[in-house]
Amino acid sequence: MATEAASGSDGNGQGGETAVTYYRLEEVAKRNSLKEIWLVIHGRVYDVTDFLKEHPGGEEVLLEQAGADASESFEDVGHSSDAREMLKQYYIGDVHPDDLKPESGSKDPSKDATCKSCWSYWILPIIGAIVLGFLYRYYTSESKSS
Ligand code: HEM
Repeated sequence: MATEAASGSDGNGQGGETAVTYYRLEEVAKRNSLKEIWLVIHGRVYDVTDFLKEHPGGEEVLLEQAGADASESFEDVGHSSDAREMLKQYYIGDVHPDDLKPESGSKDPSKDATCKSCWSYWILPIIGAIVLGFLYRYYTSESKSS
C-alpha cells in the first residue's frame, strides 16, 4: 500500500513537488513483469516500464532487477551523470522508512566495520613500541651492570 506524506512547508501535499509517496518493498516486488517494472535505487522507487525498450544496457538487466533493489547493480555498471539525470524522469516515490536498510542511507564512516579511524588502531602499536623500548633499556642496563 502506498502512503502519501507531505514534505513541503505548507503541508497540504498539493503542487506535486512537495508530496512524497512512500511504497512498501512488498508492493514494489509485485511490479516485476513486462507489464510493469519498478526498481529501487538508493531508497527511491522508479517506474521504468516505459524505459525498458530504451535502456542502452538492454531490457534483460532491468528485468533481472525488476521489483528489487538495483542500487548495487546500477552502481557496478558505473552509469554516467546523464544516466543519473534520467532517473528523475522515472521517480515515483520513496521506499517506506520502515523498509529502509541502514546501509541504503548515507554511510557514516565512523561506523565503518574496518574501523580505520578507531583510536585502538594506532594507540595499541604505540603502547607496544613504548613497552618494547622500556624492556630493551631494562635488559641493556642489566647486562651493563653485571
Ligand atoms: C532507471 C534506471 C536506469 C537508467 C536511467 C539507466 C540508464 C542507462 C544509460 C543512459 C546507459 C548508457 C551509458 C551511460 O550513460 O551510463 C546505461 C547503460 C547500461 N546500463 Fe543502465 N540504467 C538504469 C538501470 C540499470 C540497471 C538496474 C542495470 C543493471 C545491471 C543497468 C545496466 C546497464 C548496463 C549493463 C549498461 C551498458 C553499459 C555499457 O555498455 O558500458 N542499468 N544505462
